[in-house]
Amino acid sequence: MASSAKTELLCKPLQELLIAGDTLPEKYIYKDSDYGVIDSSPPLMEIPVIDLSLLASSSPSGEDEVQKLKSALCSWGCFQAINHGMESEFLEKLMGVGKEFFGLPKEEKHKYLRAVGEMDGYGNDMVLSQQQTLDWNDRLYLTLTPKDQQKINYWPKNPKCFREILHEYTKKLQVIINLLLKSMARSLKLKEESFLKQYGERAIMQARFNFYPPCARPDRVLGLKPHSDGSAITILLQDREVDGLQILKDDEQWIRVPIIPHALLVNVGDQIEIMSNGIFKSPVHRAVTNSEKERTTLAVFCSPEAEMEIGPVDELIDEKRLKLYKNVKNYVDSYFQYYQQWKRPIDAVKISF
Ligand SMILES: O=C(O)CCC(=O)C(=O)O
Ligand SMILES: [Fe+2]
Repeated sequence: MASSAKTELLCKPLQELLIAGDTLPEKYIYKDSDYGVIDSSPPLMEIPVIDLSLLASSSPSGEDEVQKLKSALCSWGCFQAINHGMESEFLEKLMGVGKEFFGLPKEEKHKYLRAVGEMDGYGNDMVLSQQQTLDWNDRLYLTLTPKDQQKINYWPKNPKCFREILHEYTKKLQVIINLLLKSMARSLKLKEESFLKQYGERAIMQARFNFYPPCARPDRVLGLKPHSDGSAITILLQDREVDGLQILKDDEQWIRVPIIPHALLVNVGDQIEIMSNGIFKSPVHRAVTNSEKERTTLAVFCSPEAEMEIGPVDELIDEKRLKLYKNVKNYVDSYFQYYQQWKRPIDAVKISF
């Protein structure tokens, strides 16, 4: 989610390694010491569904929905957002341009290849050590906001409408994020602006198109290692046909997240866990692969503006609920170093008593 201070080792996109040979590249195989066998099909469980059109209304059913939101974020840290105001055709088109991009010839995709030490661009996992087990995933990473931080040269010109549709999605998501941050504050009986104030005017939005090729041994690789997001809020558009996202429920059981076509999967990231003084949970999740079908998803990470100091909201701290997290700045800067070591950066800002 941000550039790494450590030196990065070069590695080809996974798509190219797979063309080069049929065997499973060693670097991607999980050692038992890492993780053990990966269960790619644990139980499928419904997760809460929230109607965003109700959240926006001041009617009694709006208030009920706000309470449902609170309960979803306290127990799951995520929910499926429906009635979000985006047409299904629009979302189809958006996912369509993402899929089309990964399907382009290598030479075309190489025009957007991520440079060493950078985040934006097409490529694979950032490799920080020879020992690192790699994720079975290629991605196209693009900064969406603030606008002056966009690296437009990495935005594909092919498919033709890629840039336009991603700009449009950004604008629509900004409205949704605003609504969510206000509703989250309302649900905790805080002033509506409580979280927005810490989010700032120049919030950072980063898109990550994830492409997971099929894998002959889904029990030996992970699409994405277990992690919680370093964002404030993440909005995930899932593949409409192929599942693969799993959430660690109550710190003990992996469950499969069902697909609701055209719903947005919203999850709290670490920074809202911090701002809410631990009331809202930033869920640990991972992505698994399967042996038959490729899978494409689009995650947008929404984080407070750079240099904004964030911390637990004052009204959520008292003698019964002590301040659980330190105030921090640039939280996402160290994210990847923790991620690659299977650690959670949020543990480093917890206050121990
Ligand atoms: O692709 C998915 O299902 C999950 C993506 C994700 O967790 C991420 O990009 O941080
Ligand atoms: Fe994630």
